[in-house]
Amino acid sequence: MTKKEQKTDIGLIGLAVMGENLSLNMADKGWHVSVYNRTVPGVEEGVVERFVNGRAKGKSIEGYTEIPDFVESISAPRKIMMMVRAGAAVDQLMDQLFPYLSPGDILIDGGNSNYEDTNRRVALAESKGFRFVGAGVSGGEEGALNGASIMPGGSVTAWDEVKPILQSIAARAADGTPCCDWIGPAGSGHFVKMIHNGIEYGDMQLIAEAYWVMKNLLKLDNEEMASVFAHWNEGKLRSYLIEITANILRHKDKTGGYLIDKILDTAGQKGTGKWSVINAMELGMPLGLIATAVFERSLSAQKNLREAASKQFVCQHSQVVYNKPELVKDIYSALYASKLVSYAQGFAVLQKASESFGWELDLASIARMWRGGCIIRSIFLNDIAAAFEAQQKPKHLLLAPYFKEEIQQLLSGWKHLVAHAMKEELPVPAFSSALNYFYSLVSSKLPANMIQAQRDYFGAHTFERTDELRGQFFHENWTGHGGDTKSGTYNV
Ligand SMILES: NC(=O)C1=CN([C@@H]2O[C@H](COP(=O)(O)OP(=O)(O)OC[C@H]3O[C@@H](n4cnc5c(N)ncnc54)[C@H](OP(=O)(O)O)[C@@H]3O)[C@@H](O)[C@H]2O)C=CC1
Ligand SMILES: O=C(CO)[C@H](O)[C@H](O)COP(=O)(O)O
Repeated sequence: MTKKEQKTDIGLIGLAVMGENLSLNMADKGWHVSVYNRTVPGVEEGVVERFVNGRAKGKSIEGYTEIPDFVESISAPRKIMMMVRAGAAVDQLMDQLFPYLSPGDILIDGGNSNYEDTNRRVALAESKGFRFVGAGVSGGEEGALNGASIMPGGSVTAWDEVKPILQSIAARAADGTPCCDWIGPAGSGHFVKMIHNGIEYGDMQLIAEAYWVMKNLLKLDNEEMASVFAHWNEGKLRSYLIEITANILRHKDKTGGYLIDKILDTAGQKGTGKWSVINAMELGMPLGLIATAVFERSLSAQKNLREAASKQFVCQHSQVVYNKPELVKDIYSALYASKLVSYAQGFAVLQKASESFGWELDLASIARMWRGGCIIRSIFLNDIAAAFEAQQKPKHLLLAPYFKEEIQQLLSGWKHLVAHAMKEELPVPAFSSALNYFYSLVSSKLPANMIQAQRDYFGAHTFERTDELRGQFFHENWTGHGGDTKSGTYNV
């Protein structure tokens, strides 16, 4: 590849769907970009050449196939963004890049890396005199090209230098704010992106359940369902995922049939939903709706088992003729209320992570960053940002005055829909998980006294008493032949 006299503004590694489009986006915003992709003989050849002579032709993009030439082409302090498969590839690339970097150079990992890897990589890069930014990027192919939501965190001194480029390629919310701002230290940017993706899983499961109830109980056809989603997209549920659901339902393939009806019902997953749940568990935080969404994808993938089971237990749907507008209203209530629960759970995990790791996350700013560009973009993120910005910070998002009122309006339709779907033997796991969470949340008393009694009965794990001060732990000799020795009292 050609070496140019003038150094470029930024380097980008990894010319798959995200990397190609991000580099085109950068070039369109006036940045001079160097791009690199590995060459694997016989497997991955000519990627750079095809790109620079194809989509990048005539743009201020230079292609490189050797790391030393690529690094050399970028002006110092260098900014190098990696858009490669998360995991070992990032470590391998860092090892290849380190020998050619100069002190102060900045590596940006825009992939869906695990935040713990980013914690480690920030420390490693800084120990060598470099800087490292873990920047979650959301928006898929279109966002990468036209404006993504970008969540950068890591070496704080890098922010001033990467900010002009990252904010220029970010989407803008309706009020003109770029959907990219500094998140915090270490792996906080990737943690926030992980929870974004977890919420994405939840939204998708909820929309899928709404679709399933309309299809199976109301017997709406694809065009009718598309109209319902398109109508919802004009109101409080306005969001990218609702919008594309309407488009998907209307889409016909080249045979003239609806494609949605030909897609196998087994969902894939690349890990960020699962990590969200694992990390919520580590932090001791309930994230039931996202967990349900992850497990439903896993269950969907057990297609053979489900087919066998469906022959042994036949679910009974009644032949009731429904009042369609009424039930559609209930589905709306279940979808909107469950979505509120999901975001409340997700933001509570962010709050807890912020406190546990000392990140000082600005939850309102995160909500604002998600209003444009990303997959979960929606207008109700404005209401979430407003709730976190209020003078009186809510203890929990659902207790913020606006959301409390919304839930009060939605509750009747939501519980009716869940109860009805259960009676009709139709699975609505995320709607019901959200409803159960809500009822538990608003119960000042739960049956955990029984769990504590059982733990103490069989393992002397102790309990607190309602008639004593909090923080004192007691053990009962339940059987008369147990001892007084207690197990340690701690929570993991
Ligand atoms: N697709 C999407 O919608 C989104 C993806 N992301 C994240 O962005 C990143 C890029 O995603 P995407 O564009 O979808 O493509 P992939 O996740 O499929 O990543 C492919 C890229 O990684 C490169 N790569 C893989 N292994 C190595 C290695 N060992 N050394 C160097 N390069 C390697 C590939 O090079 P080669 O061509 O040689 O195989 C290719 O350029 C991922 O982390 C992904 O999770 C983030 C947001 C949205
Ligand atoms: O990061 C993204 C969007 O924000 C990706 O689209 C994400 O990888 C999709 O996740 P999965 O493949 O697990 O459904």
